Amino acid sequence: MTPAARFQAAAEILDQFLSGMPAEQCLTRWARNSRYAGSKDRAAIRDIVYDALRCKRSYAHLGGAETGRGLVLGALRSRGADPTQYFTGERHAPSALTPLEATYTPAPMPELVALDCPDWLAPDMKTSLGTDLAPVLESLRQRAPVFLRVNLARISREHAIAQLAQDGIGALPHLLAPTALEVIDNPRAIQRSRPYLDGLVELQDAASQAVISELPDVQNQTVLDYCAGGGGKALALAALGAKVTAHDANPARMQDLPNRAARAGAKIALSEQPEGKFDLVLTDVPCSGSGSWRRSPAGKWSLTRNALDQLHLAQMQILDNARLHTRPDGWLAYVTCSMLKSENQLQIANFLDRAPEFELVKERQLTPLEGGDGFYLALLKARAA
Ligand SMILES: C[S@@+](CC[C@H](N)C(=O)[O-])C[C@H]1O[C@@H](n2cnc3c(N)ncnc32)[C@H](O)[C@@H]1O
Repeated sequence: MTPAARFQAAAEILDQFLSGMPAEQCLTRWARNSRYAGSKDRAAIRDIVYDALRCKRSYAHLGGAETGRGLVLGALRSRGADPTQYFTGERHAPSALTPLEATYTPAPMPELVALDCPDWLAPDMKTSLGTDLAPVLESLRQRAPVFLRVNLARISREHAIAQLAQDGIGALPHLLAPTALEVIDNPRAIQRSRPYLDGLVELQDAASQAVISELPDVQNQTVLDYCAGGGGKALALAALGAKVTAHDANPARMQDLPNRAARAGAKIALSEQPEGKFDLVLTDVPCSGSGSWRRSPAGKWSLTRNALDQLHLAQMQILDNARLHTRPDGWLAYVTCSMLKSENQLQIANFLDRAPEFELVKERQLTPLEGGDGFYLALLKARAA
């Protein structure tokens, strides 16, 4: 496909997204109907689509319309490219610019438009991020790095780097966690590489790994991963020697976990109704996802005040349930991939009022300025009986 044809395909996919279809579904459906597109085309189109989702507001401003065509036009203008080189009207390319499009001069961009922040969310983000607001919002407009977690139960970081190199993948240690590698070359080859297939490395954000590395020693400890989802953190805990029980309100979310655990050589019990008390309960709660909007940018635009209020309630209830599963003198770890105080520090302050038997031992807020996603950890200790 020509570069212009890729932009046209991205515009069509974005139109479908704007009419309400999830981004991944739009991409999959397009790929299924476009067998002529090679893997490089599909990857390039995915990048154009995801860049436009991260920067939807500013691109719509520059392109003059919140449509697929407006967004790709805005994308070209934002990178200083000449749109007439792509909007040629030739076969498979976008049709030539209309006189209105060609002469359109965008008004000066308000700050929140330039930073691709929804207006309603700006006060909460400002309260939460203070002087980091603009740099963090700017970071959310960029692609996220690709990180791997090295399964230290089976291989060292150095050997993992050497084995990845044999499969043409470049990776370097990352400061955020002792298990973390940042992939600097050929990330698309990871899932076919030997170290990945052999369970020596897993895809996992570095901040997500950092959160695990902040927990107390879990070797031989019983751990309940109360919101296990796909099991990224459950696997990381099992690699550290924990006896992990994984639970999720939606057990279907855990369907890949047995295979992932088998690949990693880990044992993880799944439980639809966990019983009893554990040395550590991890609650990696559902949240706004504001820390991971580089990877899942649609969430930035779909979040509403009402949805955020619902999340606050769910987080509160999960903490109250997790409290019942934490043994005296045990640990409760509350984690979000959010940077909003209302989901993090405030949620924990309210919990401590309801649950005076806990004390806050450690709190950490990470943002993309440290390299990984935005994550929050509160580590609470239950009083001995
Ligand atoms: C942030 S995701 C978990 C990600 C996962 N821990 C990982 O590292 O890959 C949050 C999970 O919480 C689950 N969840 C939502 N409400 C819940 C509840 N009330 N109790 C338990 N799990 C819940 C969701 O189904 C979702 O899988």
